Amino acid sequence: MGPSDTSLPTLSVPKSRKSIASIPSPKTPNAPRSGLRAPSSASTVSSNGAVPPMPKAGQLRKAVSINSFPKPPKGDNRFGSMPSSPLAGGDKARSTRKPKSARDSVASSNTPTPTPSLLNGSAEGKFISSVRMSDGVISVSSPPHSRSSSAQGSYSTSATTYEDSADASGSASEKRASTGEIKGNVIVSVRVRPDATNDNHADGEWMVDGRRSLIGYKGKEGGDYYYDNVFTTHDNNARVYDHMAKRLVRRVMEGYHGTVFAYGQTGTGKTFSMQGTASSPGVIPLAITDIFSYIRETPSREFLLRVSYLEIYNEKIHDLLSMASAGGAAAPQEEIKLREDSKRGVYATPLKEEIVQSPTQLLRVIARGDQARRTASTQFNARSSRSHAVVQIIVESRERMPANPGAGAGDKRSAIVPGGVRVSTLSLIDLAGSEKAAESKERRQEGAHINKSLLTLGTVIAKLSEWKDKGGDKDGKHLPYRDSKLTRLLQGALSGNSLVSILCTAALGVTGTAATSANHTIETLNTLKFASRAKNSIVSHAKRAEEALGAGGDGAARVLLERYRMEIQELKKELETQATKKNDEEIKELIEHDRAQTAQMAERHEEQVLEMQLARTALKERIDHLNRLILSSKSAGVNSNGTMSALARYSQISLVPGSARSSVAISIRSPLERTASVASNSTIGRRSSYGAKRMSSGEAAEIIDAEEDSVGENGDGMASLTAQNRALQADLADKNRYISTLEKRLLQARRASSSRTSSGFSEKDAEIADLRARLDDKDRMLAALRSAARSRDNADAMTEPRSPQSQDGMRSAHPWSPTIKESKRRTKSIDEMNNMLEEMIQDRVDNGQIIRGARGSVRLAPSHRLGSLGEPPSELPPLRRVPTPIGERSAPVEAAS
Ligand SMILES: Nc1ncnc2c1ncn2[C@@H]1O[C@H](COP(=O)(O)OP(=O)(O)OP(=O)(O)O)[C@@H](O)[C@H]1O
Repeated sequence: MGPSDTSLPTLSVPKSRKSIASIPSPKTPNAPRSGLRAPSSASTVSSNGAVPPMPKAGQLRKAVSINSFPKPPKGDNRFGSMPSSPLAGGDKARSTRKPKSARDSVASSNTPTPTPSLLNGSAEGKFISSVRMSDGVISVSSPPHSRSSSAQGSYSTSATTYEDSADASGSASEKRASTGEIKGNVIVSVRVRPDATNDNHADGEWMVDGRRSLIGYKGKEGGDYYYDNVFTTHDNNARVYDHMAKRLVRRVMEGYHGTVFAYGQTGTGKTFSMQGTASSPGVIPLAITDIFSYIRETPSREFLLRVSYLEIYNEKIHDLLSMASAGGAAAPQEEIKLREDSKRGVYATPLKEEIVQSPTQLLRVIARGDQARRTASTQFNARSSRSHAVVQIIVESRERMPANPGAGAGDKRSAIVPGGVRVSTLSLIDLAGSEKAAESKERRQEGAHINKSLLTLGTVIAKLSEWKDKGGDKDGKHLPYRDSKLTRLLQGALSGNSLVSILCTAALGVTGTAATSANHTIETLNTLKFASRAKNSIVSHAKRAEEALGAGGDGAARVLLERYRMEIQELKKELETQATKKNDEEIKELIEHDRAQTAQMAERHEEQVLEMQLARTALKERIDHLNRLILSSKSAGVNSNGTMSALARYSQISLVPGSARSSVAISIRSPLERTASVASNSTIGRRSSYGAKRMSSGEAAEIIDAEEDSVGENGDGMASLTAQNRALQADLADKNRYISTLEKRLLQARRASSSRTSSGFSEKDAEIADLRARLDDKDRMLAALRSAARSRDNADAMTEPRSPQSQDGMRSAHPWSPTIKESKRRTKSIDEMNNMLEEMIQDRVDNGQIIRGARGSVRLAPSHRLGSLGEPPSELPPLRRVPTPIGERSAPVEAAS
């Protein structure tokens, strides 16, 4: 059966609550006027007559900047005690300014005895007659407390004085709180919003006493209603939050579940109180500020915050964080259902939860959800919420791990493994407003669902009150929680598992007809009755959330903080494993490298050993063989023919193996000495090649011949010729192998040395060419000198006295004339020669190749000496003066021998 869409549900009133029951609800909309005046067009006025401006509809959902929020108070000692409230920290009597608790006040107002009530007109001091709601003047109003002033020390309000548990150490409530359970009633507050218009107020029918937390109605079925807090039209959002939610938020941070919800007729200021505006932030943004302040002020714990945001619209749950924001296409959503579990209680699933790290981030998430929330214009509200909206902030917290587990060995805590995680939930609920008349079908349908769920909520609270009188209904079997999604979701809170603060909003003046006004009054009275019943019915026995320990259990698995811790541990382990693995790999690589090197070395070593063995075997065999030969040589006396004895030769050869052996020994040195070893090898190469050369150059054959001869001579039958031959062949093969090895080495050594000497050759070539040139010069000079000497000798011979024979002969043949002529010719040719030589010598002197001595001698300049090529005598003898005919003599000529 569909919900009724025609009438606003009237809350059932428990019989036992006389005074509440005695407040008559108007049966019909046409009931006699309760005295409420139709709201006038004038604005609501403040105590000084000023009318607080009504925010326009559009103002409501302005983006709220966290910077515009007031800073949370530092000291929390401003709160007084509030007995009987689960949110009260102290056990002291309430402020003297607050005469009674709400409960008492309701009770007292319910007593049939002359209870000061408007109903019976005996309002002895309870009702302040001077209050005139009609003109908006509220004579009893708490002075508006600014948040900043409230931040300074303690202050008391008209409703309650709180005292923070932290500062009331040792108090009874603190002791109780330490047990982890807080018992008491919920906090119920009523907020009266300023009238939009002021032309239809029932003159003097309503009395609002914020100081005494009292609302009185003097109309028909009127009465006095006391609550924990009554906020007048002058109280701002900050004050409302401070008094009805601040402590609860703190408790949530300490590990208790907490629920704050706003209940009231449409357009009475629920959303305004919960969300607020940019200039006057409401409960939600202020709670967020306090949550983060608490985290900042609690360095001993670490926190993780998750947030979800859902709405119940037409009895269906929608995830506001998964929905597309205004304008975007809505993604198809999985149906969200309510489930119950022993640890979590009733919860919606699947629901998106976002982890938030800053107030701004949290506000942004909520603002996104707000955008998706369904609102519509109604008769009483331009932007009416058409759904119940539930913001859930899940707080996970855990004792912070000591930074250095090793430090403070004496401190037990430092040795403790991280403590369990506490999970608590703060539910901030903005209910849709009850609504009687709706114009469109859609609005009517929405209204019907809203009204039905609110009716169920009223019924549950009424029944709670009944069962409380009967001794309780622990299982809640008799309570119709399941009749609506709202009550099902609120089951935990309503059954006392969480701390609850209810804000009921009301508007005392309304525009419209008398009927509308009457209806409005009825609704207002219903709201007040609901608040009274809630105050009396819901008894909280909220326990601090258990700490989920370790990895086991469903609770622990749900706890993100624990999951993250485990994940971090796992990742750390993985990191360590990877690091170890890497180290292992590096070590393996090194080992492999070493192994490869060792293998290489071993291979080389093996080669060398093999080589050495080969050489040794060959040499050994050879020595044996030679020994045999030596013996036979000795016996045969082969030295008699005067040639080099075989022994001598072999001993000469035997030097070679000896040197080879030693060199092989050198070649197996460690790789560190490789350079030296290479040098040694080259030496070996030279030596070996020398040996090999010597052996291969025919001497070996000679030796073999000698051997054969020796063997032949050794006719004593020591070895047969064939055996000798075989031995020699084997020996030859050995030698060949040995020679080839030595040749290889020689080749290597040559290659190495050729690269070293190639550069030196070019220099030497140039030097040789130079020397050759000089030598040529010298030769030419020598030739010239020789020919000059010859000419001189001839000349000398001619000047010597002739033999008588020759003189005679000359004289007889020719007298002086022909001889003189020839002499002259010769002298001339000598002079020419001398001149030529002189020129040549002068030329050399000029070039600096020759130095002329003091006595006319010449010698080569030191830089032009030929050195090893065979220099001419350093000093040439001075040229002898050649006798020339008088008058033809020229300069003396040097001559060299
Ligand atoms: N205490 C207040 N001071 C000033 N303006 C207020 C106050 N309370 C409500 N208003 C204004 O009244 C109008 C309606 O308020 P609001 O939307 O909060 O009502 P509501 O109870 O949430 O209505 P609904 O149930 O239809 O969503 C808004 O324009 C809001 O700004």
